[in-house]
Amino acid sequence: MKNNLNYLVNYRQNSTNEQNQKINLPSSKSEANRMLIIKALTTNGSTTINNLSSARDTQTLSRLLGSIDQSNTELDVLDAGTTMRFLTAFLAITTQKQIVITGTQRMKQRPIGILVEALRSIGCQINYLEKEGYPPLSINPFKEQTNQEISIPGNVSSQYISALLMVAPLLPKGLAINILAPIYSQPYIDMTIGLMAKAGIKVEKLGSALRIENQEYKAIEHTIESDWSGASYWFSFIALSKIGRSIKLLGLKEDSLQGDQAIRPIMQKLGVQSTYDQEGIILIKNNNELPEWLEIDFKEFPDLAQTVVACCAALKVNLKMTGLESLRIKETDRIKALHNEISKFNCSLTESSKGVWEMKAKEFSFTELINIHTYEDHRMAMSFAPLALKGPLLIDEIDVVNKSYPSFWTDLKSVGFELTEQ
Ligand SMILES: O=C(O)C1=C[C@@H](OP(=O)(O)O)[C@@H](O)[C@H](O)C1
Ligand SMILES: C=C(OP(=O)(O)O)C(=O)O
Repeated sequence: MKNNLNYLVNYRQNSTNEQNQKINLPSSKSEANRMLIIKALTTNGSTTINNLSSARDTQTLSRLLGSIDQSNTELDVLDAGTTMRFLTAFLAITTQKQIVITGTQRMKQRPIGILVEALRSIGCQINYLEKEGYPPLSINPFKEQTNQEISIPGNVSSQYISALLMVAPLLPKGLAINILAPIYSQPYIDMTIGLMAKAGIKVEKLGSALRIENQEYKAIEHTIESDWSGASYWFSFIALSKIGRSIKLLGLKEDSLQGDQAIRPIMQKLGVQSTYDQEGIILIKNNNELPEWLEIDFKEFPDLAQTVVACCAALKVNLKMTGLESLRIKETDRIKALHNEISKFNCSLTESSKGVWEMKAKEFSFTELINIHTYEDHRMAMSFAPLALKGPLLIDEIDVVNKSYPSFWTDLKSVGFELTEQ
């Protein structure tokens, strides 16, 4: 998946037509990938998904689900975490034949042992093909449910829990999932429960445990909302723009299922005022004074960390952060990647005490062309791109954005950035 195409990114200071600009965001890959699994698990009638994401992660899951009934016995999820975790649970319960699930080199370093252990304890037949605890996996047909109650740590990846939740209604004896605190990425678990509820599935909450009886998904029609994680780059763009600059992001809703809507109150502190209308949300840069320091716990919205770090660096706002643990096991080690890239702007990122990270940004400087490495991580490219408002950037491997936001560069051009292939 590596490509060598880079972009020199510049901002045209005198861009005309800055008013009434609208961004047609991609739809959420998180919502889409849940709905694809729910649709595949619905036997009575056909579920309709509108506004399916063009993100590679979603296109990959859609293609792989469509290929299972054919002679395909190896599924390659590429670098899509949800696709890997959701498909593993889906196949472990539904496959009629032995099937292998694999991914990129990085995917083979992203842990899956907790999910595999949980599935095995229910009765699923799963083997590791390379390293214990990591993809690729070989999955055999499910025979008999051996357990109806499991405990699972909540602090590694919520995707394991979402994966188990979605297949639980198919288990003959149902399933009780006891999630051990602390729970990270809780809004993603709530999104799963919310979408299952829409498809007629009842998930009972008993303290920290979730109980799902054997039930049938009902066919529904669902329209996927625009992606709040993708929206975060536009909040950052406005935060770094001159006072009065505005933009409208289409398709975002106030009653969203996505936890990354947390970008709104965070960016409000960074001078971005936002209001909803019928079409989406309008962002405008105000002249509020910026804080010296911001303290943020990213436990519930880890995908916003890169956006906020890059933006605060350029605004010279220091950050004190917690809840970053899961960043180590995402598309890249995001803490390391952020540390490397903000150092280029004379900012620093250090762990001041266990689990507490401080970014010092007062010495931010941007005096010459800066080359941003992207580490095969879409969010590294998109988080740093708005900093081109401050000076020219050379951003590596521009195709990384395809994972979640294929039209990102086209959208960036539409608001006045100049992109030159290098
Ligand atoms: O369930 C989901 O759709 C996701 C959950 C989060 O992962 P973790 O639960 O591993 O933090 C998030 O980072 C990822 O981009 C999408
Ligand atoms: C972490 C991410 O995705 P995933 O875990 O699904 O690969 C992401 O999109 O930032």
